[in-house]
Formats: sequence, C-alpha cells, structure tokens
Amino acid sequence: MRRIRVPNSNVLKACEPTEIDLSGAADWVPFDAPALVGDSLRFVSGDSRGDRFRARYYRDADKHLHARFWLGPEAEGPPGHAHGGAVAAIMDEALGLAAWAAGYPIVVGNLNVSFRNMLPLKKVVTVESRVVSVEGRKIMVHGRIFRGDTTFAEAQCLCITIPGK
Ligand SMILES: CC(C)(COP(=O)(O)OP(=O)(O)OC[C@H]1O[C@@H](n2cnc3c(N)ncnc32)[C@H](O)[C@@H]1OP(=O)(O)O)[C@@H](O)C(=O)NCCC(=O)NCCSC(=O)Cc1ccccc1
Repeated sequence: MRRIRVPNSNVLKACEPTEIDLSGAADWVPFDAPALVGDSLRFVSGDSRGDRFRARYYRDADKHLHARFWLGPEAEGPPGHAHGGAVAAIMDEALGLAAWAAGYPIVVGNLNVSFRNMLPLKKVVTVESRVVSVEGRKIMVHGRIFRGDTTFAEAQCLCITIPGK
C-alpha cells in the first residue's frame, strides 16, 4: 500500500511567507509607538515575526492613528478566525495608543467592543481611530477594524489620564 507523507506543522510553518505586507496608505507616516510609551506594547505588537499579531502603526496628515494588523494562527478563536479577546486586545492597545499619540498619557478605564463580522486569520486588516472628546481627565476614543467594505469590530474606549505624567 502506498503511504502518503504529510509534512509536520513545523515544515508547513516554514513554508509560509514570513514577510507580511503591512505597508500604510500613501499619505501615512510610520509612527514609533514604543518610543512614546515604552516597551509595554509587547503583549500585542511586540513581535513583528510572531504567529499571533503583527502590527505597524502610522499617523495621517491630521495626526490620526492608523494601524495595519495581521492575526496569525495563535490568535484563533472560531476556526480560521480571530478570538474575540484578540480583537479586544487590539482595540485596547490601538485606541489607548491613539490617546497617547494625541498627547494624553492614559490608561484605559472602559472598553466597549462590538464584534460585527468574524475576522479572518492571515489577512491584513486596518485599524482606524479618532479621539472624539476630551472632558477633564476623560478622553473618549472611537475605533474600527476593517478590510475593504467589511467592518469586523467597532469600539468605544474611555481613557483616563494618569495624574502627574
Ligand atoms: C486610573 C483609573 C482608570 C481611574 O482611577 P482614578 O485615577 O482614581 O480616577 P477616578 O476613579 O476618579 O476617575 C476619573 C474620572 O473617570 C471616570 N471613570 C473612571 N473609570 C471609569 C469607568 N470604568 N467608566 C466610566 N467612567 C470612569 C470617573 O467617574 C471620573 O469621572 P469624573 O471626573 O468624576 O467625571 C483606575 O481605575 C485604574 O487604574 N484602572 C485600571 C486601568 C487599567 O489597568 N487599564 C488597562 C491597562 S491600560 C491599557 O492596556 C491600554 C494602553 C494602551 C496603550 C498604551 C498604554 C495603555
């Protein structure tokens, strides 16, 4: 009987492209997030060759923060799609960072995420964000994860400035 040899997962992984195109739109400028908030972003965007998240941040001419994200097999929830916690983690980092990038040293006090469509793994998606209001220590940031016409998630993030920072 002929035996079919199935490559093990390490061989399959080695065959996958390691370079993912996370380039930004023509009018975006790369944004150095760790230079602003330090290495504490490692949880989500710290491993540029990892199998969970790969990310690159940008700002547009109006200083709004954008990001390209790729979610790999280690971010899986429903088969072939992102875990809800992975999506929430992206929102936490990206929307918190949007407040920092706008000049507010903050932590996130409340994060409300709506999961609109299942987010496919191994596709590059875009995160957009806006600081929509500032009231005393409360900075409200809205954001969206999308690809083409499909919105995967929307979020409202209440950020609270850290006194003394
Ligand atoms: C600091 C604070 C959020 C607030 O405490 P305090 O300083 O004692 O301030 P106070 O309680 O007086 O509130 C001031 C005002 O705010 C309001 N308000 C507050 N909360 C809420 C709420 N939930 N919902 C609604 N409103 C709320 C409150 O009513 C008050 O309003 P008022 O002035 O009366 O009108 C504290 O609860 C805390 O540390 N939480 C843990 C945060 C944490 O671990 N986050 C995760 C890690 S960060 C991360 O991962 C993201 C990241 C990404 C990129 C880069 C970096 C970071």
